[in-house]
Amino acid sequence: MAINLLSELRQRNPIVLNLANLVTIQDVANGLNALGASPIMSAEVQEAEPLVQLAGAVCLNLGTLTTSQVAQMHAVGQFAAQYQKPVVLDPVAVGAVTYRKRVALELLAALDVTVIRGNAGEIAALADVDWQARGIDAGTGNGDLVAIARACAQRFHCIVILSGPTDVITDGTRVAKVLNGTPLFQRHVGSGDLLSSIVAAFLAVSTDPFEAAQTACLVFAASGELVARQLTANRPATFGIDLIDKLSLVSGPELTAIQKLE
Ligand SMILES: Nc1ncnc2c1ncn2[C@@H]1O[C@H](COP(=O)(O)OP(=O)(O)O)[C@@H](O)[C@H]1O
Ligand SMILES: Cc1ncsc1CCOP(=O)(O)O
Ligand SMILES: [Mg+2]
Repeated sequence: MAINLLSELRQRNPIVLNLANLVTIQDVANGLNALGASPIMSAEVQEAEPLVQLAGAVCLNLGTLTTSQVAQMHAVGQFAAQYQKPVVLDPVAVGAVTYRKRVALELLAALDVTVIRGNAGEIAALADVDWQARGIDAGTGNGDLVAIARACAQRFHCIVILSGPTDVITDGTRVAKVLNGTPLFQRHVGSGDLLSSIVAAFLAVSTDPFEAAQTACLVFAASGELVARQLTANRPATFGIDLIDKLSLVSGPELTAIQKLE
């Protein structure tokens, strides 16, 4: 775990190219900006090449996909391989909608994805493990989350983050866990989307994608935990706002003091 990656990120202010969903696009932009990265969103395939050249990393989010956005994702992913830029895939609701799973599998077959970040329902679907996914949420299942994440990483030859009460990070062999967090993340739409783009931001400033993925999970989950400790009641909207502020204020020592890692 490299907490000094956070200061590296803030110093270098990496540009993160996001093919975002329509629901949480502004929260993702503000969250990245607050943390110390520089977000850019795009919905135009014609500008794929210059944007990838400009960016330190790319995040592809399947949340509100359209046929033209999927074509843009293929183009951006191919340029990312050409210019050696890391790619994060957020497979929103692939466990609930067969069409989305097909799109995700086609992207994974065609592109060099560095990290897949999804909840248990999404990662189980990609690993072909039986699971009762529910829309954008993780749903329910009784499989072993480490085994599911590992199977997904081995199948697609990439790093997998299976997020939830415990975040499991694996490259198919190594496994790390971040136990920080708060149930308020689940009450606020867009938590996963922002985490995926923050993973891209850390990939942009690191030569070790496993360490970048682990650090992103800690910074995000622990920031949320620190915010929740200050809230007097269950306030999902206030949590979302305060989380963005906390991403800009949180320090390395603060994170080290509360980190729960395995
Ligand atoms: N019940 C929970 N307790 C603590 N942290 C959680 C919980 N559920 C989700 N998180 C945190 O929320 C963030 C987003 O993950 P998740 O909710 O799994 O994504 P998504 O929004 O895509 O379903 C992660 O940092 C994860 O650690
Ligand atoms: C509600 C909704 N519908 C399509 S995408 C989306 C947001 C998903 O956000 P997250 O998975 O980060 O909670
Ligand atoms: Mg999600």
